Amino acid sequence: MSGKIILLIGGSGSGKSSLIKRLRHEYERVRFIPSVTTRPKRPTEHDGESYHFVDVKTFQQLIQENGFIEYAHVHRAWYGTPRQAYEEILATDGIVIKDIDPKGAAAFKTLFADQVITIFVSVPPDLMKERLLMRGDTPEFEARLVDYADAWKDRDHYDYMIENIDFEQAYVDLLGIISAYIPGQPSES
Ligand SMILES: Nc1ncnc2c1ncn2[C@@H]1O[C@H](COP(=O)(O)OP(=O)(O)OP(=O)(O)O)[C@@H](O)[C@H]1O
Ligand SMILES: Nc1nc2c(ncn2[C@@H]2O[C@H](COP(=O)(O)O)[C@@H](O)[C@H]2O)c(=O)[nH]1
Repeated sequence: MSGKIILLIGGSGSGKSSLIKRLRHEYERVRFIPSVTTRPKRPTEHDGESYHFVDVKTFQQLIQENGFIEYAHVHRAWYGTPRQAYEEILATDGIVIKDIDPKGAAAFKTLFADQVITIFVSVPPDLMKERLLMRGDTPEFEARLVDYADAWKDRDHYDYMIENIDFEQAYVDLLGIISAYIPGQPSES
């Protein structure tokens, strides 16, 4: 296998999904495979775009069928990386980006070693709070702040770190790290 996996780790609201969205828009060769989750869908989300939304029974069945590369309980729900779609990309020289919790990132490193590049996205806690409230994450808000405090302690475990205060700067920093792995030019759209 020769593909690359870029993993973004960091607090809820640090901007991982927004960075991924911008990158996918500009570089069509960068693939994103939606994870499977038992979390309730947000009003702005559509099934199959950011995630495949399933109930706990379906998630358990996928575990039984060895359908995940890794899975973890994060905040208050289950999240899993679909095995088949990833293995197809990695068998070629494809590049895939995803956001993931620290346990998931560790599992990827164990399984795929040098194919994996880990990037910690940091955010000052006051901005994180502001962004989560704006997104409407009120019920699970505290759990997400505690999880970020834990993730922050292990920030040195990752290959790179970027700070997302100014979004444009964070995006430029992300590109600076990964552009060497992206084949071809940005898409024209
Ligand atoms: N630099 C920024 N300045 C202002 N708002 C931002 C910035 N980056 C992201 N946001 C906003 O913050 C909110 C959370 O961002 P996003 O969903 O990308 O975070 P995330 O790290 O993927 O969170 P989660 O891990 O919970 O999925 C979104 O509404 C997004 O538009
Ligand atoms: N271990 C995994 N963690 C994942 C996966 N997909 C997303 N995540 C992480 O879960 C939280 C919550 O995300 P949200 O979209 O519900 O706010 C975040 O830290 C993600 O990075 C996965 O497949 N495996």
